[in-house]
Amino acid sequence: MSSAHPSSPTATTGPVHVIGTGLLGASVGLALTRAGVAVSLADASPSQVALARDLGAGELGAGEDARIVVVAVPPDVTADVVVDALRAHPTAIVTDVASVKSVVLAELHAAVADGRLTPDDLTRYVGSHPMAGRERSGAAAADPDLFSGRPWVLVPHPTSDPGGVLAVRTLAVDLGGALVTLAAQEHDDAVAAVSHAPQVLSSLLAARLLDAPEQALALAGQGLRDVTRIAASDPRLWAAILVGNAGPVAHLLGQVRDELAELVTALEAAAEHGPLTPGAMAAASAAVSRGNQGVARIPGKHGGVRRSYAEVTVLVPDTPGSLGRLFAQVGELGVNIEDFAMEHAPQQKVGLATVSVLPEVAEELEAGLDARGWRVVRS
Ligand SMILES: NC(=O)c1ccc[n+]([C@@H]2O[C@H](COP(=O)([O-])OP(=O)(O)OC[C@H]3O[C@@H](n4cnc5c(N)ncnc54)[C@H](O)[C@@H]3O)[C@@H](O)[C@H]2O)c1
Ligand SMILES: O=C(O)C(=O)C[C@]1(C(=O)O)C=C[C@@H](O)C=C1
Repeated sequence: MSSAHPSSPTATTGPVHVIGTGLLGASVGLALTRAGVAVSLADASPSQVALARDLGAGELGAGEDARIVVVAVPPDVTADVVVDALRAHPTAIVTDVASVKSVVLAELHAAVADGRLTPDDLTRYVGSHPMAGRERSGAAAADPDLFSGRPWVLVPHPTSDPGGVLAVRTLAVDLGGALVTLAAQEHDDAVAAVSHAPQVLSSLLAARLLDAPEQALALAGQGLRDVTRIAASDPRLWAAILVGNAGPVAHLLGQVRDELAELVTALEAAAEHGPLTPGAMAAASAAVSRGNQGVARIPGKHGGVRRSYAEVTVLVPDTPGSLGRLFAQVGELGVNIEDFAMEHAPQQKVGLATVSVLPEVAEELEAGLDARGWRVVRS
């Protein structure tokens, strides 16, 4: 598993000032502090900034001597905070991590037009967006390894200062990000497909569970958990993201609506006239097959081509230390865990632990775990 090494060399020249010390800002602060870069922290919420400081993300302060300012506040207030930061730190490079980029850039151009910023000020702004996060908000969920091995999109605008672009590139690399450079609209179209529409669909699907009877919920397995993890995301943050990227998200959801309408029509016909009604199987199969083709296009670990791993599933007692023992013994058998998932059977004192490993070692691992007394589940 990859993680930034605490002692890997750091090229970022601090001090760095982080404004907004929730999940993203505190994670940036933790990673930079661990790498020895001086970090000052500010937030509209005194309790959030105190928590980030207590967790080790940096020191409280206004960042007067900052060379780089990282704005990590919700998208709807990002442009205003960037404007204030460009004015308050007249020699610093200012970047933001908001999930939407065109709307922020448009507001910054408006600030130049109405005199709040000079065109020179704007050259010190370089947009960015780490494609890393989680469904929880706030500093308590922060993680210095959040960005390790994840795409980090740089969104310079036509007048961004090259030195500033280099500084933000360096920061992103120091935090473990894999750099991608896109124009603002290219970025927004891309994240509509890979992040924003998926969030909406996960939320809408999870909302259907509101009316589901308890006995149905008790049957919930990994499939439901896989598609609803992000339904636990913060509604305030996501409402701002969705309206901030309204056009591309509406376009994609319109396409989903049309495909869904076709499938619903076919299934209604099957419900009325029987499963073998002409066209029903074809429509159902096309929906799933097109999904197969789409999911196969998602790049695998470290951004490379998706690789097929073999899965080894083991029954693990729900007791302290069991999982640790399993991991240790997989290591003793000389096998690297490429990925891991845990499924809990409802109301049972066991879980199903699935480790993904290189196909060539799977059989040997199963035999080794058998020999060590684990109950290997073979499908
Ligand atoms: N959550 C994710 O998975 C994720 C991933 C990548 C990028 N982002 C982007 O990062 C940004 C921050 O998201 P987050 O998940 O860290 O949210 P968060 O809610 O955890 O943190 C946001 C912080 O900003 C502070 N804040 C709000 N308005 C402020 C203001 N005007 N001045 C100073 N501080 C202010 C809040 O008090 C809060 O502590 C957002 O723009 C989001 O789009 C989020
Ligand atoms: O993994 C998650 O929980 C996320 O929601 C992360 C995620 C994403 O969709 O990939 C969410 C929003 C961000 O702007 C970037 C990353």
